[in-house]
Amino acid sequence: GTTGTTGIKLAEPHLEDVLSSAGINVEYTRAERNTLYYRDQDGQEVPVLDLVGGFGSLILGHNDPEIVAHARELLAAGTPIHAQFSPHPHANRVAAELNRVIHRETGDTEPYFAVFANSGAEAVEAAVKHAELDRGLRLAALAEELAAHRDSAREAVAAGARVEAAAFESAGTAPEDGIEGLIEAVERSNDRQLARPPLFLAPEGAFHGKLMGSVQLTHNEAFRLPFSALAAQTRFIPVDQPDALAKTVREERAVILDLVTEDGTVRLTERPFPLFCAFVLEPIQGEGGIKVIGEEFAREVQRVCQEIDCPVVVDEIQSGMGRSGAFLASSLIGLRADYYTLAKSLGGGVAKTSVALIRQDRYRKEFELVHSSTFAKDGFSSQIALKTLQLLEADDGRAYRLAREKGEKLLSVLELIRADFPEVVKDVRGRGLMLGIEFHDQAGTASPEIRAVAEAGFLGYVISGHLLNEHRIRVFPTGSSVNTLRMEPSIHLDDEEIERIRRALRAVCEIIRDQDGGRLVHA
Ligand SMILES: Cc1ncc(COP(=O)(O)O)c(C/N=C/c2cc(O)cc(-c3ccccn3)n2)c1O
Repeated sequence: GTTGTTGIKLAEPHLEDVLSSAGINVEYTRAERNTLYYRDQDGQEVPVLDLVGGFGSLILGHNDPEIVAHARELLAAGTPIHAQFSPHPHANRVAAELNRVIHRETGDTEPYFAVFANSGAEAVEAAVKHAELDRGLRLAALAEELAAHRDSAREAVAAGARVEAAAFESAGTAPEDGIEGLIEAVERSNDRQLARPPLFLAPEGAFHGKLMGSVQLTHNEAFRLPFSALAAQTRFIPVDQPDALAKTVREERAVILDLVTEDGTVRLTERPFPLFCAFVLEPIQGEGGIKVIGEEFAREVQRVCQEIDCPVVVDEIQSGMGRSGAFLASSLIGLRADYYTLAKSLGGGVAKTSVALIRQDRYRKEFELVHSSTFAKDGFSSQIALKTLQLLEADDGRAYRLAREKGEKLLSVLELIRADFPEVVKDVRGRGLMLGIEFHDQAGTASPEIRAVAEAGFLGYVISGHLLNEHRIRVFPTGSSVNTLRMEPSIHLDDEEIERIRRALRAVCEIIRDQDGGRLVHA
């Protein structure tokens, strides 16, 4: 018979098995606001409270009625969706609106140029590619300047200038080799330095996507290590050690030799050169386990990166678009960005779009001629993004107030649960509607079932399965902090839903405190 593909699953079947084993593999048939629906065996719709929120894509909730209506109008009107190499008025309006909001929140006035893409990782790739183009152009200018200095030194010596003895020593040549020997040694040393591949900097726990370049900025070793040979490497900086960043920069000693001629004397000096392509960080780490970056760390990043002329890429793909209670989470900690990346909720929960915003003083217009993507800034996504921004900005930023107020309400519920179950709940963290509740590792529990899943790193998923099956609440652990459940509901979260979350979490905490594994590990 034919060996056709009928009957076998071909879209990531293994992942489906993993999700099924945790009892979280439910097929949803309808979605609106904070609710996903599936049909039970009698075909009845069952509502599920969705706290995954598209991993941050649904600040306005599932299928926001105004976004859906706008999408319908655009399609009914025959909007040109793919009209590449045309003026793209809608993308320009999105860029202008983003600039207006950023300037309002940061008090800054410098323009940011927009490079649109289609996913978060793609916006990170675009930002990093631009930073590398910029680094290359700065390196070329520096190399030219040094070559001119070497020529001047050669001419000066021919006209009688003397070379400082220390110059020969530090270049590793002898005075009898003369200026030519010295120049040759300096060129050799500089060529070695200039040939070093760029390095990136990011905090430990970073998540910036899973594409070839961006995955090297993602700290999780399972995601990153198999692909390390494909792209430039990152030095991951511990967030709780104040001088760790300065120490890492010192360790890499990115200096280049410059022959300076002054008052008839040729000296050798060391000049810093831009080995570090960019420092990339999330103001609130998502994948890393909902970790809010502190102002102290942000200031240190700003200080050191200023010193070594390394641009700061602020990745607001998950923390941005109002989720933190402000449009940008970074504006709450005074973190100034050379680049921003935005995605997820920029598409209003209906379209796919993302953007890298590049500060004017860093912007290289050459980039526009060497980077593009077929679907980027398409007519549909751009107009949906515009509508999304209008809804977020309406009523003087009511959406941000809702995110802040509802986030504070939910966080205080989580805090009370932690206070009542200190042996079960380790920590609650986050800002606005980007919250996480971290459970203690239960490897030491008396319950064999709970101990087994805890040791397998599966406790977060088993708790998720229990919350779904027993309480109809959908929530997942963060990828790199498997005992932390991340909660990212929309601004429509209401008191009844918060009460449901409170009751469900208390019930789960009682089961874990009572070490009643049979009730937790869903049959
Ligand atoms: C800060 C930041 N920067 C770039 C990206 C990459 O965006 P794309 O996923 O759109 O490429 C993300 C996207 N986040 C993805 C994500 C975030 C998260 O918290 C969980 C999961 C996830 C996905 C599948 C299974 C389990 N977890 N995925 C992000 O959070």
